[in-house]
Amino acid sequence: MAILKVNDLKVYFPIKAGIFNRTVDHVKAVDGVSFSIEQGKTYGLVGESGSGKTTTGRAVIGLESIYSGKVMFNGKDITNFGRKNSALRKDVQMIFQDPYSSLNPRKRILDIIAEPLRNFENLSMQEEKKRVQSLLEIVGLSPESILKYPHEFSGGQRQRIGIARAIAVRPKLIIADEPVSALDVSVQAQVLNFMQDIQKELNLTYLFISHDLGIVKHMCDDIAIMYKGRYVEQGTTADIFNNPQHIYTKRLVSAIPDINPRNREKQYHFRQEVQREYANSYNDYFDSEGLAYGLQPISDTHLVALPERG
Ligand SMILES: Nc1ncnc2c1ncn2[C@@H]1O[C@H](COP(=O)(O)OP(=O)(O)OP(=O)(O)O)[C@@H](O)[C@H]1O
Repeated sequence: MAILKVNDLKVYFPIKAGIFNRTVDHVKAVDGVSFSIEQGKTYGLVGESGSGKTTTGRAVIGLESIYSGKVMFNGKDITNFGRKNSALRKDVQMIFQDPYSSLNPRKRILDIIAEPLRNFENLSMQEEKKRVQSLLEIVGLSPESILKYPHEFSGGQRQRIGIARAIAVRPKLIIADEPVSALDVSVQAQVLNFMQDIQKELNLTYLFISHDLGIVKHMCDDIAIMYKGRYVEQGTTADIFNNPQHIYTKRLVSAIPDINPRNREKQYHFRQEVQREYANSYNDYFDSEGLAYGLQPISDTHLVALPERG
């Protein structure tokens, strides 16, 4: 069953000007996005900076007001009711990008993780302490950490604390907005694998937001590629990577370096082919429908250097 259904979602931000601060135009941050996520699955939203990924996630959870469209969670219409709906506040949690700024530096770990518990469950101090300690154990930190402060932990550990806080009230859906992009590459894999482990254990559903197609490939069952508030393409992870249809997706996919040296030759040819198609069909793909409006070709710095042949 689909736990989350989003239908033709639009989120517009007003642009104001003049001495009367009148609305003169809108930024169409999200402009007609539809998707659904099955329980226990991971759905990836990928796109460049400014493509509307974060706004989509925030609108689902009720942190941005929706211009039009519909959001259904567990069969209930939650459009624009997000944060006022206490059941939803419990069932849908968010993990943020920056583990340095998303934890209050003046609070102890006990209070940080217990915060959602205090909103939704009536636990005694003893029960609360026990629950927080067991959450810390689940995320691989020692139970003694409850008395420490965020600055005493590394980035990866802080993100684990953020995850412990998110799972404290046993949510059904977690919106993970660039959960590892502020972390060292060596720590990223640890946190991602850990997110997959707890997903299985707790039957969690993820809406996973990232600009990194490589990470999304590792994490997601289905993927949507966003550009300027709209979908360019969506499909299963296998479809997107093995058979991308849109030239924009092809360019993104062809830019991911293949670590298997045996595939390098194939990738080299794929990239050449994509470059040719891109040059020949730019107008066909991008000159109509607003999607194309103002599109700049992806800069060449986005494409990694070709491996040496031979
Ligand atoms: N509160 C706001 N007021 C006005 N415009 C906004 C607001 N929030 C976002 N935008 C605009 O909406 C568009 C989409 O932003 P959004 O943050 O969703 O993109 P993103 O794909 O998540 O990018 P990033 O990865 O950089 O966060 C951008 O053009 C952004 O400038």
